Amino acid sequence: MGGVTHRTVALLGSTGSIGTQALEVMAAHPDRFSVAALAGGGNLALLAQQAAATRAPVVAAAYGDADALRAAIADATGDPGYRPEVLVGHDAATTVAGGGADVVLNGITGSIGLAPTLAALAAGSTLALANKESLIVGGPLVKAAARPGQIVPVDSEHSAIAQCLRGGRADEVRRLVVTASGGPFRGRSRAELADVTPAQALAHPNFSMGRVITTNSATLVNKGLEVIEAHLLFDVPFERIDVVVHPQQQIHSMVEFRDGSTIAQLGPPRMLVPIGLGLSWPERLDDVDVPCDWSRAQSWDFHPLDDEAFPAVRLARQVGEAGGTFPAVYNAANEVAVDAFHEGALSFVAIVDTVEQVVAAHDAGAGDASSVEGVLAADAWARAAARDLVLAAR
Ligand SMILES: NC(=O)C1=CN([C@@H]2O[C@H](COP(=O)(O)OP(=O)(O)OC[C@H]3O[C@@H](n4cnc5c(N)ncnc54)[C@H](OP(=O)(O)O)[C@@H]3O)[C@@H](O)[C@H]2O)C=CC1
Ligand SMILES: CC(=O)[C@@H](O)[C@H](O)COP(=O)(O)O
Ligand SMILES: [Mn+2]
Repeated sequence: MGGVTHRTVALLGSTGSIGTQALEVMAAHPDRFSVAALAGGGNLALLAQQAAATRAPVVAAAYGDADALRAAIADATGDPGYRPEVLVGHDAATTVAGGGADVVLNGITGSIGLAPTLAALAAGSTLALANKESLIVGGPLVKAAARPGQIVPVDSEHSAIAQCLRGGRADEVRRLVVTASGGPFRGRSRAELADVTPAQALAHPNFSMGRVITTNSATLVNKGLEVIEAHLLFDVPFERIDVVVHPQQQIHSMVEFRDGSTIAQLGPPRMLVPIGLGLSWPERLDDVDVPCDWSRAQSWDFHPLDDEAFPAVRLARQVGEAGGTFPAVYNAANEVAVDAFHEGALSFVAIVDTVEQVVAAHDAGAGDASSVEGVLAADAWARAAARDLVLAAR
């Protein structure tokens, strides 16, 4: 047994892929965790069930009606003695994030996660960060708001790198090697991507995740975001962060050291361990997942990235190097383009083409990355620019 003390957890995005798996991990370790608050989006039925199961003292939703949520919770629990505080509205997750839980797990999708990330850091909570977008768009602002060690990465690649670096020294690191599945369209040329459908893009080879990240895995935008995330979390320059395609995703990422040694972190392609570590860091919980089965013959493959068919990582490196509001623009344009692709208004390859055009149109001098308002203004500008391109493509 590890020496993890009991922690209260505020779970943002509790009804999503990360959120529901976090509740599984917590339910398996009831002596280690209790739910301080749940925050969801619009799935009030699932949120009410989660509230009833965890007896969360605070339950928040971004959309819907507070009375409807209270009624759903009453239905789900059947116990009139359980009457949680209910919050509904755009800022509800941010209020929850700032509530002072020991750990805030941010499992919201998109740059709307920025305000909750900053609220959790300001409240002094440990931030278990799945919502990579908030770090990428907030960049130096988010880093400046965090004390050393306050952000614990939940993204599997970054959890892997953090595990490889445990007890190590930053000056021993030569390179980070971020692994990528390559997505469902791995091996296709750009021409062969022309007609792919949203349903095909959502068929991730290994992980069951939310719609945006799954689409981003197919375009490789997810890997682009993860290169910027790695740069920000581990202070390694972009030219020393590599991406390698590893379709089996058993190696979650690696760190190469200056003496030529490489440490890799391995495990089945599931999120339970990164989530468990996010909640319990620096301790490990017992039996969070099953390890790799070495009694079974298996082959693991590695391929270079095809930047011609999948230019998203190359573009992410450019916006990461440019800094300022460029990463926020890249992310916001992508969020709009992904929605448009699922609405049938953009082709698959036009997602990254749109991002590239919006980035190219962004005026470096116009963006102010030193304030939340400046970042949000760049985000809003990029969304409007991307929407104009989507309309022009119809
Ligand atoms: N899923 C995974 O395995 C991984 C995910 N990540 C990252 O984790 C984050 C979450 O991903 P994932 O769980 O897949 O996404 P999902 O789409 O499955 O879940 C998103 C969650 O956010 C909630 N939500 C939406 N809007 C708001 C809002 N305004 N306030 C509060 N909650 C809101 C949704 O609620 P509702 O459904 O009720 O509307 C849902 O609970 C993303 O940043 C992703 O990149 C990183 C690595 C792996
Ligand atoms: C599980 C996780 O961390 C996802 O971000 C995953 O990495 C997606 O894999 P690819 O983006 O490599 O397809
Ligand atoms: Mn990842």
